[in-house]
Amino acid sequence: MTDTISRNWPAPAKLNLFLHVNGRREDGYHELQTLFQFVDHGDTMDFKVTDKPELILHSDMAELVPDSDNLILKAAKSLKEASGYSGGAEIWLTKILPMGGGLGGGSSDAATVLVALNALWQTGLTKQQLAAIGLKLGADVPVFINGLAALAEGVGEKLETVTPAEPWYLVIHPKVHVCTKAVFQDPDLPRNTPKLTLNSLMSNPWQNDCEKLVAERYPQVANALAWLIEYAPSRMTGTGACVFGSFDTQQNALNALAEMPAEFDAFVAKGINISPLEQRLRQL
Ligand SMILES: C[C@@](CO)(OP(=O)(O)O)[C@H](O)COP(=O)(O)OP(=O)(O)OC[C@H]1O[C@@H](n2ccc(N)nc2=O)[C@H](O)[C@@H]1O
Ligand SMILES: Nc1ncnc2c1ncn2[C@@H]1O[C@H](COP(=O)(O)OP(=O)(O)O)[C@@H](O)[C@H]1O
Repeated sequence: MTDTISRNWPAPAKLNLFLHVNGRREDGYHELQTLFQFVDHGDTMDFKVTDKPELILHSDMAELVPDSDNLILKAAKSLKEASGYSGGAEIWLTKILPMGGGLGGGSSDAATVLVALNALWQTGLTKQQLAAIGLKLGADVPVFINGLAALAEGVGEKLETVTPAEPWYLVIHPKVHVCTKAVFQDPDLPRNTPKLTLNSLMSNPWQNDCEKLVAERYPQVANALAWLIEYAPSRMTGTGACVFGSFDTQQNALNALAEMPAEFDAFVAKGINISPLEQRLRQL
């Protein structure tokens, strides 16, 4: 394996099709019910297994996120420690996803590192073991490791596989960074949505409990939603800043994109219930 580069491991974005805040725990974290679906758009990574123990990241992210904070290196280090693997890896990242956009790019990168290196190092950890390591890096890492659309509960660690419709999405990034921690610390965040059963969650109208607050604090998010809602049913993902509209066809989503004001960034992608990472693993 050494010196061979294993290329194009996908780290897809996720959308929170709904996000309910059910309460606040004693440790300050919030109990959530949220529906995760993947899209066929995201970062990619190449890996080289090395005999030397070093973990090296090649990316253009270092100015924004120092290596010591990068979830990619943290994930690789955690797997090395948990498995006792003696070698190392070089990792090349192609960063596509905006950071702090509610698309889960950092968590997805971490999940792909855990899954890919577990395969390439042949360390043999189960998905459950990888998810437990991943949860320490971020609340959304387990769903990316599991690779299947899911209702998540707790702080994101309890997953139930679901198969929602797979429409096309126009995902808009309003070019503003929303801090997840600040949203959850905001006194005006509603925290009292009752916990519902899976059946009622799937059949009731979908909402994001963070959306109103974030739209009030960030006019760019409000503007993006106000524009998109004229074209399609639309919501915010996660704690923002990205918003997404659902379309029946790729062409309809592209038609809306063609009319979008230049103040936003955007992409069109397909909703998928089996993540590209999981699809790749199934082909190994
Ligand atoms: C709420 C979600 C939904 O997908 O938002 P996005 O980050 O995707 O927008 C995620 O679960 C976020 O996951 P992640 O971004 O990994 O959050 P973390 O780093 O674990 O937490 C950042 C901070 O948000 C707060 N936090 C996070 C998750 C949670 N269930 N309750 C919280 O109160 C905590 O103050 C924590 O310090
Ligand atoms: N590989 C990574 N990719 C993106 N963000 C990272 C990465 N490593 C660490 N981070 C940190 O995690 C934060 C959240 O990133 P991201 O997951 O993209 O946002 P969100 O949770 O809103 O979807 C970033 O602002 C950045 O400081």
